[in-house]
Amino acid sequence: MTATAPMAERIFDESALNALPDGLAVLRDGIIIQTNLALAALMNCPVDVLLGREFQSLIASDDPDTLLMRHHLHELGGQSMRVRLQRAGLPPLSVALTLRRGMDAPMLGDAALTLVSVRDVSSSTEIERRLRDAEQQYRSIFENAQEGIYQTTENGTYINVNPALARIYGYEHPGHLIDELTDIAGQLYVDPNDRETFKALMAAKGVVRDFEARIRRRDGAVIWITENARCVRDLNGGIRYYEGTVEDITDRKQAEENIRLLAKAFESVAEGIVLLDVHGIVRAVNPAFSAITDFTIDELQGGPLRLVAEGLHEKNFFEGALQQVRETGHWQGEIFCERNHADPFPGDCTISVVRDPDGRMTHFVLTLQDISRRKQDEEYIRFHANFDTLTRLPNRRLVMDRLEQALLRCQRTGGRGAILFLDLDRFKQINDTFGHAAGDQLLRLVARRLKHCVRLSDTVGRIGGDEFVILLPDCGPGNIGSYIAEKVLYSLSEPFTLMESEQFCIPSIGIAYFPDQGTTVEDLLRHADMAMYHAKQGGERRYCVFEPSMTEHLNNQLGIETDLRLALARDELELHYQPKVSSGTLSLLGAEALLRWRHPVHGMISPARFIPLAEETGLILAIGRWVLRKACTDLLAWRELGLDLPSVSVNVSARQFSDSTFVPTVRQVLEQTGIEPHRLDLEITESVMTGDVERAVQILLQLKDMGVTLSMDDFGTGYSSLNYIKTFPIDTLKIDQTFVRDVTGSPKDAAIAATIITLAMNLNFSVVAEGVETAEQADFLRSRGCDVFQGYWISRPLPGEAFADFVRKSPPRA
Ligand SMILES: Nc1nc2c(ncn2[C@@H]2O[C@H](COP(=O)(O)O[C@H]3[C@@H](O)[C@H](n4cnc5c(=O)[nH]c(N)nc54)O[C@@H]3COP(=O)(O)O)[C@@H](O)[C@H]2O)c(=O)[nH]1
Repeated sequence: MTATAPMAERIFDESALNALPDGLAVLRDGIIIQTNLALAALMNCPVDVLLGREFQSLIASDDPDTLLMRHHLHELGGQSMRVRLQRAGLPPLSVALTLRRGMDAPMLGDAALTLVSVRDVSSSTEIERRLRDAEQQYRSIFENAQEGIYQTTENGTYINVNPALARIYGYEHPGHLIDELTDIAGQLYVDPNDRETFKALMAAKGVVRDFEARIRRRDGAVIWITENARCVRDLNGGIRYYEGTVEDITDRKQAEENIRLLAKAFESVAEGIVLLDVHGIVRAVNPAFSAITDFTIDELQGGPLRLVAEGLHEKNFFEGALQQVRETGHWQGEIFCERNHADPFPGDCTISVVRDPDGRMTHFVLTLQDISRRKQDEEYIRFHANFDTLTRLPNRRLVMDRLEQALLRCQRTGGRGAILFLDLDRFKQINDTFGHAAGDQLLRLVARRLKHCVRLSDTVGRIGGDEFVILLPDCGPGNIGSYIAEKVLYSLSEPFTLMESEQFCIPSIGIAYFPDQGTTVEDLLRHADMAMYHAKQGGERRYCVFEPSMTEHLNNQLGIETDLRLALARDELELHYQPKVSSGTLSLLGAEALLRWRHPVHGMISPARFIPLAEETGLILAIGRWVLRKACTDLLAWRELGLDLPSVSVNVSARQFSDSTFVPTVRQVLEQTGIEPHRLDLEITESVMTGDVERAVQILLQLKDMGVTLSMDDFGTGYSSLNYIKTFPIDTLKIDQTFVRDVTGSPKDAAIAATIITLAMNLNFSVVAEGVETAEQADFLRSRGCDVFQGYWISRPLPGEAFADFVRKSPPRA
């Protein structure tokens, strides 16, 4: 078959054309003028159909290159292109066209001709298309991957990176990363050694798996990454490049770190923690819980929780708590917890629910704190806020509170109560003499006795150093206050054993009833205090019920105290002297110096009134020194007047006696006045011996060593043990005037006076009877052997001038 059309030209030998494997067409001005069988076969038509047709018309109209071909065919000499041919009855066919224009192809010999060779490339184009598709898919993955992907050269320079890697490392665009990140070790790795490790792993195995490192992002932030990489080699085994993926694992690392810290906290926290499943079975226990409860972790784990101490809570207490957690998500409370082989302890416990991400309850977490110490502290604080630690009695605060409550109750019910204010006179002396331990012991013993005097519903409190209060919240209409006061006085009159010696304390009690004698706590206490003060003024071991007139009396007392402080400076004190005479001859043996206070407003004030005040305020020390000096200087002055007074007696109070300056003061006065020591007689009372007896004896011995004489005043009224008397270095016993007063009327007083005289004689003491007012008294005393009389029968105490006259007139001594 020829391949030429009727008007065809034969440019090439037909048989040669038909022998060609590829299709071929010769065009003149784009019209096919000669073709071959191969092209006809490709087009699925006879050769004749092709001749005379425009070559462009063979190209499929949806092929983008068709347009190009159509418009620029004449310009495409020497070029190859791929197009699809529109075939008859068959799908378009991909072919490669190669065009050679006549002007470029001398074998055509005509510039208007174009030679088009057509090769079927349909099979190779499919592969390429697939490759292209695959490449696009990979590129899409590369571009959109969340992991960073990279390729680097052998020396680590980035060749290709995806947007994710740029993002991870903090670059806006992959190109920026490639341009800017030139030194991976220096710029990327927080620890450059990581890079070295990475390289070493890669060199050793050609692959690196899950390599974690800290990376410094472009903005300086440090993140954690994990990297997987491998070496890609060519056919000869040479390194072509490296490729790898990078993942930002900062969040995971943080989570891991948090878990690690939580685990550490669980292990090391002081609070006990238990994880329970929803059935209450222990799934995890921390060491603190084990330490608190003394159960080992093995003993606790896997079973129901051993927490609540048996018998100290209601049955099913813990189940109830768990039920509340199920309903509300939380429970908190104090539990008496079980401790292994030990006493239960109070614990502060919380239980909370743990849920999974879907909100399902999966566990309970229980925390436990041992609050024994806190409870003790609270108890300690509560106790110290309300109780006196020494005596364990309610303190002022609690007493005030209870009094307040009692007052309110009485106001409501119309009832009646009483408050007793109690003060211990000898407490300070005992404290000073024996030390604080003895003082404390005395207070404890007093507290114990006081508690035995009242009912449990009453309150005994300590509100100050030696001040106690008894509150009788409901004492009815009678004189229960007085009854209790008497009980207390009786109870405290028994000696106390302190430091292996028997001591006495001297209480005074004031009573105020409420609501009649006060409707406020303050008024009641003040009134009871005033009554106590009044009792003290009346003598030892007394009680007084408050009376309104006491207010005025107290005001007076307060005024006197202020004035007494000024009395010495204002020269308002003076000494009167009362003679002591021989019972046989009535000759003058001495005189007792008795203090007087000539008050500018109140006139002469008795020492019985101001000496206790002076003792209480400590003024007695200065006053005592003045008396001592004045008595000695008066004796010297009389001697200069030719009046011979053998001896002068000076009263020494207990407070004075126990003061460390007393002995040196006596010595100084003797030295400074120059009187012979035996002319000074010191009158002490038995009360100085109820303190530290050994110390008292020491002081008396020091005084004796100086040469002064010592008299025991008011003998018989105190509590001194006869046992001590024999050890005391005294010279004289003075029979108290209370025994002398009725010595002729009362057989008992007579017996006592006689006994004292006999005792004195037997112990080789001289004996003075004081308060001798009558001749009958004198006769009786004389008949019993009393040596010396003192009293109004001889003379009242006389001021200096009058006493000098008395001395002048006295019968001479034998
Ligand atoms: N520490 C000091 N105490 C002193 C001092 N001066 C006195 N006193 C003590 O004061 C108390 C009261 O003394 P006073 O009011 O002076 O009474 C004394 C005499 O006046 C009184 N007396 C003497 N004779 C009689 C009498 O026949 N009848 C009677 N009813 N009273 C009389 O007795 C008091 C003397 O007591 P005494 O001292 O116990 O010998 C009194 O306790 C004084 O001790 C001082 O300077 N320091």
